[in-house]
Amino acid sequence: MALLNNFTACLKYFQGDRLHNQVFFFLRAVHKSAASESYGVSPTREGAMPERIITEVGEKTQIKSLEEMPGPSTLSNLIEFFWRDGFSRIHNIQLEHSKKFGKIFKSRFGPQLVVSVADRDLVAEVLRAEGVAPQRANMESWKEYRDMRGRATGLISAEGEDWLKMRSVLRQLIMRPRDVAVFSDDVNQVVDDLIKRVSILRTQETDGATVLNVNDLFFKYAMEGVAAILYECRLGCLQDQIPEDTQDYIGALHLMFSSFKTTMYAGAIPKWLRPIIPKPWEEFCQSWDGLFKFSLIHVDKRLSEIKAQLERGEEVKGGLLTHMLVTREMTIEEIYANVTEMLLAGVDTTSFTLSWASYLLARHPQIQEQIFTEVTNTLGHGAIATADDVPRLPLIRGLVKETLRLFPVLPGNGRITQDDLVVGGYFIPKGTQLALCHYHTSMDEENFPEAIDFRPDRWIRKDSTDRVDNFGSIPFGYGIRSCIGRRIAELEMHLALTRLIQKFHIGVSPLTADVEAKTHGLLCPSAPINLQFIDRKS
Ligand code: HEM
Repeated sequence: MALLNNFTACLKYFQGDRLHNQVFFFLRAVHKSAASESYGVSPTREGAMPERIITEVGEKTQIKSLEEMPGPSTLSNLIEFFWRDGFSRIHNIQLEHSKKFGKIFKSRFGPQLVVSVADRDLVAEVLRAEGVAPQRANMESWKEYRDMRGRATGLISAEGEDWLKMRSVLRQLIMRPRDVAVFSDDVNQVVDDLIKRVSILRTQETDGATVLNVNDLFFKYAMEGVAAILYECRLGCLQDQIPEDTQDYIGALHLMFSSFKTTMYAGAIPKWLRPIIPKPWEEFCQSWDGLFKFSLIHVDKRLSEIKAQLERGEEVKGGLLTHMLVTREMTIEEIYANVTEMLLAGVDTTSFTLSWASYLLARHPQIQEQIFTEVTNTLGHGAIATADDVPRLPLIRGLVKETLRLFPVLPGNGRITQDDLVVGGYFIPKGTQLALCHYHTSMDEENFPEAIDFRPDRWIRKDSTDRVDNFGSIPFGYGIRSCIGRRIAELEMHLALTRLIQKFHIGVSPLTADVEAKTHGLLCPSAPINLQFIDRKS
């Protein structure tokens, strides 16, 4: 059985199956040569392994083959992952393996070979050398489901020309902070409901302050927030009684998440074995059915409203979905697929980050007070922040960046090389699965001194020449295939955290001890985080 690579394979959003080494080669990668150092990344002449490369500084460097690359044996990997449940410790395995094997190493799962890159500069060079349509991982099982149901692929599952076309439409709409600033009021209405919900939930506990399992609350906030932007409507996730169709959708999302390990095998198990081991594929299809059904309801509803408005001769105004439906730059099936995949990608990622951010604030009351002071000094007492205020709140931005550095929701990411490359002195043939070890680079002392410390202020620029951006921490990825929802996620997180800090002192509940991270597709809390929300004096 061919397993997915050890990082990307375990990311539910980027789940693929067999690594066929079939790179979709629609577009020839246009490489910028990035051979700035003797052990950098260089494109090579296709097919042949060169013996040495000449670097920009004129040095001749011997090139090593993949056979010479160190890494754990297939057997030890299988024991690590299947016997010792390595799937939930993927982030720590990155640290262990890079300590043992160095900053570039290979792992094998049967026929599947993965080259892990655990060095900031090499990660930077790999990503900077990308072509016009990079490929993250093999998405065969996602595509198979879509073909079976006659559905289109969205940004996550599409490749090549299809991906490029949809990406160029969506990036015009939501990639820059100013594009999403128009959603401030919509998001702030959802923040109002979040605050009300905190107040309701804490009255249910005997101390009148604790909210149990804050991730449940932030999950609902993130879903409501992203849907307000994607579907231009409210779902009622933060109400006492959640509407039935929303509840069904949450069920489908939970199924995708809880059956993550099972569904991981959906593509990895050969088709002929499905009648004997049907569960993974069945659950995979069932959760996708639920996710698509929900999108269809909301997209079709908006489409009917637009048609009715046009029939009445009214001007059609709206947000993202309206724009997509009116301009028809994408087909209706592509719109269904993209909102489905964006909603899937935009809920757990944002909610885990908010849970970790609140947990870190609760564990570091002094830092929380510093941020509170910044917020009140900047906004005055009680003013509601909008996207325009966020640049004036560097510690709020630092809080989100530092949270994502310590707990990168996607602890690793993947790329399938589209050209022969030399990376770190090794020849990597095209079609090789790379695993970019973001968790390791985030925790590397060379990139972040006192890396285990929570210091939102490390992201504050001292002056205009100060470069705080750091390839060691790129939680949203980098470049043309990076997270399309980054600005939406940031808006939701900045506005929610600002308001929570304004309203409450956040403390750790006595019910919560230290909470470690575990990998379950995403880097998530291994136990419920219970926090106290105590009103601040106004
Ligand atoms: C804290 C929140 C989030 C984090 C940390 C995050 C992180 C990521 C990362 C690391 C990638 C892969 C990038 C790469 O391969 O270089 C990605 C892709 C993606 N994300 Fe996010 N994401 C977040 C929120 C969102 C939201 C809110 C949405 C939708 C509204 C979204 C939609 C997507 C999509 C569609 C892709 C695939 C893009 C493509 O292949 O072209 N994400 N995300």
